[in-house]
Amino acid sequence: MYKVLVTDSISESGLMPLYEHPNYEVDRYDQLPFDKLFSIIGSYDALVVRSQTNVTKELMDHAPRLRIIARAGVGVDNIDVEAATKKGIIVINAPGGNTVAATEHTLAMLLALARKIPHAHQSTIHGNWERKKYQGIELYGKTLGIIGMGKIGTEVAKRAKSFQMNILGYDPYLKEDRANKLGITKASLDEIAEHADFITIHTPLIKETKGLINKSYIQKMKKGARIINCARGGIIDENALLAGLQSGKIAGAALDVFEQEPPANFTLLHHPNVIVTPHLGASTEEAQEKVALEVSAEIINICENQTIRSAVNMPQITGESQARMQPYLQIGEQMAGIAIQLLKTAPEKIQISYSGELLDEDTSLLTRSIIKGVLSHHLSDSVNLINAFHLLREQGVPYQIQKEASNKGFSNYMELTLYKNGEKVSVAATVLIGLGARIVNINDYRIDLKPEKHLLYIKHYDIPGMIGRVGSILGDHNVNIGTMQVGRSTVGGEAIMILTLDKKIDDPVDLQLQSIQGIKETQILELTSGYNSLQETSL
Ligand SMILES: NC(=O)C1=CN([C@@H]2O[C@H](COP(=O)(O)OP(=O)(O)OC[C@H]3O[C@@H](n4cnc5c(N)ncnc54)[C@H](O)[C@@H]3O)[C@@H](O)[C@H]2O)C=CC1
Ligand SMILES: O=C(O)CCC(=O)C(=O)O
Repeated sequence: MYKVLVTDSISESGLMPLYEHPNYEVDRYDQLPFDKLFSIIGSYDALVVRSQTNVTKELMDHAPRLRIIARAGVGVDNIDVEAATKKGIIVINAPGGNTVAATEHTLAMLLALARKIPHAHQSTIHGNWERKKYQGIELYGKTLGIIGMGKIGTEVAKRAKSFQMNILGYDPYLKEDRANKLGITKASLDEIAEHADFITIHTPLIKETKGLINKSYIQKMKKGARIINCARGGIIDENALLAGLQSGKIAGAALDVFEQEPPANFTLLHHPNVIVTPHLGASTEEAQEKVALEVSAEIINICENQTIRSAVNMPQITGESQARMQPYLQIGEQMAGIAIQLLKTAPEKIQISYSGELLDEDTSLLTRSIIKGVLSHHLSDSVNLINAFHLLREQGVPYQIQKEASNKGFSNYMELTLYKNGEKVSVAATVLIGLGARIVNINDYRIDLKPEKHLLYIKHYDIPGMIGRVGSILGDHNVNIGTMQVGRSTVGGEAIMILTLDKKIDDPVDLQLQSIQGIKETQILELTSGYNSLQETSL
């Protein structure tokens, strides 16, 4: 049974998949004081929030069971994603569920600002009839500058075009051909400042966007321009905005988001040319249901051992690519499990090379899987796909990824080499179409091994009778051999033997094997069961 804690006001119908699933127990609180949250979080596997609950490192320190933090919305700035990553907690969000709601709210703000609707409403209900005072301006023929041409910025552009506005878009990822297709003009930030009558912001709040609209940017803006922020507080410097409004440089501002929420300083909010809403961009019945359904489905998806479709702190790869990579993830982790056991200690350097078909694949998840396989031998359950790189950095182990042209005769090929004190261990694997995954090379010996849980690795001299002697000792101890692979460098020279066994052999059997003349070394290897990398990150 997975325990899910829901804080903030999340749509009931959107949580229905969790309520109705027999494996989930859901506790929900709309407003949970911090001390209460800290005292109960320890017993939950997943936490679902909107933007109100601050999910801090301290909160996570009180949450040993927590494996998923779900944000029913887009922005995750109320979640310490870095702390979650270090702890191996998956952070998910609902990236598309509230796009339409936030877009429509932006357009509502645009129109309300142009026609002074909120102030006119207030005046009229108080018995005034101030038709001259509340004369507005038209959108028709005006220039709208959109900063941030992601999901919401793009939808705003499409709708603003129907008002016959000229649209300038700025986004580091906006390409000329996409701008052309949308019927907008790709522009720089300065071009937007110079030409826009209205500017609307749709970026995340990140280092580069904090204070993006500041005193110097406002100085560059067209006199009488109006500005809308339905993205994140802090992208506009509120003091600079207030100064701009007071000087008349800025004719109006519509704000849904604030540096501090709820705001404590009302000077800006009380300015006669400012209209505000209390972070309502995503607040429609439809959007709230959609984002809650999205995160509920993803929690179930992760917990029921399917793949992670998208996580904020994992590389984003498409479902199609993830499906293609699935067999590689498993063999990659098994390859790492064999290599680290053969090295017998922690590595001081890791090298991974990919070739053949893997040259065209997104191998970011595979690399995580391999690193996880290496680290989990010493760090066990504390390592998962989320925190693998962080833990590697913490251990101070450098790693190198190579993409190599030579595929060593396989259509796809990956090799892991671990280094320590001048020694190295290398293990290579491939996925054979129709036959499955195989370990195909260990320390330059060619083999063909389908990994199993119990393995026995033997280094020996290539002399007659070796296979029979090993087989009979194991048989005498009732140990069944699944498969046996032998690889040799030269006839009569050094060789390796690797066996899959139905059960673990104990030390006396191992000692007996070591006493066989011609055997240099034996090693009992164990691969943890399952080895499905994605499953390992689930609860
Ligand atoms: N007021 C509300 O209730 C809501 C607010 N939001 C916020 O709206 C914002 C946009 O959301 P989406 O469009 O869904 O996100 P998105 O990720 O689809 O788009 C963000 C875009 O910003 C661009 N960007 C990043 N840095 C930039 C920079 N320095 N200059 C210009 N562009 C930059 C990115 O390239 C990306 O295209 C986010 O901050 C989100 O949290 C989203 C939904 C509701
Ligand atoms: O949950 C909310 O209402 C806030 C939505 C939001 O700001 C976001 O999704 O980024």
